[in-house]
Amino acid sequence: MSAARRLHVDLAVVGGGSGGLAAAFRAASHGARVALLEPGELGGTCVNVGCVPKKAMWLAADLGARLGHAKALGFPVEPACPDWAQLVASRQGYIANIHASYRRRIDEAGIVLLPARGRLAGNGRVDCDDGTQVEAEHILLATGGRPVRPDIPGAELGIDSDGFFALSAAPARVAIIGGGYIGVELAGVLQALGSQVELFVRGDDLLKGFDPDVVERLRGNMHQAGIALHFGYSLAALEPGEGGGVRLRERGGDAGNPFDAVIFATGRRPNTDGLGLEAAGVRTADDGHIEVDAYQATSAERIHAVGDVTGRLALTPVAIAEGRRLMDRLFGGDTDACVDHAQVPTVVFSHPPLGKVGLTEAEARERFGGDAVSCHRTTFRPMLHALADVQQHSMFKAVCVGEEQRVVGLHLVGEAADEILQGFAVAVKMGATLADFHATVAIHPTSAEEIVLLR
Ligand SMILES: Cc1cc2nc3c(=O)[nH]c(=O)nc-3n(C[C@H](O)[C@H](O)[C@H](O)COP(=O)(O)OP(=O)(O)OC[C@H]3O[C@@H](n4cnc5c(N)ncnc54)[C@H](O)[C@@H]3O)c2cc1C
Ligand SMILES: NC(=O)c1ccc[n+]([C@@H]2O[C@H](COP(=O)([O-])OP(=O)(O)OC[C@H]3O[C@@H](n4cnc5c(N)ncnc54)[C@H](O)[C@@H]3O)[C@@H](O)[C@H]2O)c1
Repeated sequence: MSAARRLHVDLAVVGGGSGGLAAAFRAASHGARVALLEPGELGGTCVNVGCVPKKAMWLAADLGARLGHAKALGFPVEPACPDWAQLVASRQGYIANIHASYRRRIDEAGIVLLPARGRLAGNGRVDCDDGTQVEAEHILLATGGRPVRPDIPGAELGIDSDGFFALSAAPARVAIIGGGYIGVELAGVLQALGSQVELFVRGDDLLKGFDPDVVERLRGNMHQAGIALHFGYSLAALEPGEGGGVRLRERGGDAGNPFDAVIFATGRRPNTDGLGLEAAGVRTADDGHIEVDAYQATSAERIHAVGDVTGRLALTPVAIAEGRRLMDRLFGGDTDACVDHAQVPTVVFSHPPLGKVGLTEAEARERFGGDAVSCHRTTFRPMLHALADVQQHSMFKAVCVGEEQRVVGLHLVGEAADEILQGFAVAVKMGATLADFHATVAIHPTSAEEIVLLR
């Protein structure tokens, strides 16, 4: 590629992850000339070190747990741990197919793919680190984020979620730091795949922002699976173990036994370093995320941002929806298109999965007043677990408001919660009441029927 290369396009997309790719494809479908800058693998976090490889590992872990139940149902099989190398090979083969599909679609759509890092140069120009200059009517920033580690001595002895996906074998003893999405998900996956997992949490509970009732039930299930949970844990340092491994030192305490791997799941930071935001007049919030309005507009004219770099809901479907709606507005004539960030369903791929749509009980009480809110719960053992006599329980909870009992929140933990939630999210978004749930005939025997039978 020539160092003096110059391009003129309608849209320059900086970042080829979930949000950037979705926006590029949608803009091209409206006839826009698009350049897409991505220095790494297409698909960004989700495809390469996020949702996709995580779900592959989760599926393997889920299968492993089912193998453990199989004997009780007459199958002459023993529980087994997978061949990690084979699992990783299958996972990466799946990801390679996604890359190939993206490349084919990019070619078909006539999008110019620049394998380069971009920097805002002002006046509608993006400079690439390979010397290419892109002049664009509109610029979209979709640069996502990356994991952060606490600033403590020895932090380099641990790995983060990117490092987890690079593991070539299952570590026998694992410490995971952080009780958010990633900490909980990796704890469940590793424990089910044969590691002995301890989860160290700074606060007094897991999964801030989720309903405490379902989180409590998940804690019980994690305990049942053999995961050790430590709350109120303040990590001071990581130290090399004398005979190998890594030890955790608690603030004001001793260093414990060594672990084969320590995984930081302590949050993520937006990728804004070296993007030239300040010079281009793009404002960032105190936490470093790019500030955008409801239409994804930044403080700089004709520069928009979507996805994790904006610090709203860090979820792939949100980044995709933001990118598509924005392109419908800029190039498709849909002048009001934007994303409604309320009632976005989300699932934590724990074992079993846990999900929510809408408000927690506490949020509903604060918004509508305590007297207006009623909650309806059910706890049960799914049929497979009862047959196999496994003490894993599901819990479903509906948060309702007013005399008509409009369902403003639905909280699920249990087998198949991940698949059940999507359809009910439509109902909640449409304003369904508990009476609407009751008026729907159940599908029997399923876990999902417990929701339309909630009393
Ligand atoms: C372990 C893990 C599991 C997850 N699981 C789920 C899940 O199950 N479901 C879910 O909905 N979400 C999940 N997420 C979150 C999801 O991955 C993100 O919300 C999503 O990837 C955000 O998309 P994005 O386009 O904003 O950014 P990204 O996907 O991070 O893409 C940003 C891209 O920008 C590129 N880039 C950065 N700087 C520049 C630059 N200067 N120039 C050009 N390119 C640049 C990067 O290389 C990257 O490819 C998970 C995240 C992690 C870490
Ligand atoms: N299934 C999904 O949809 C999914 C899965 C993974 C990630 N994600 C997205 O990615 C985002 C990032 O995930 P995450 O788990 O990294 O972040 P998170 O914000 O969910 O959790 C971070 C955790 O680390 C803890 N923490 C932060 N600093 C710490 C420190 N110094 N010491 C100890 N603990 C510390 C926090 O208290 C919190 O419990 C999520 O918020 C979510 O939006 C989604």
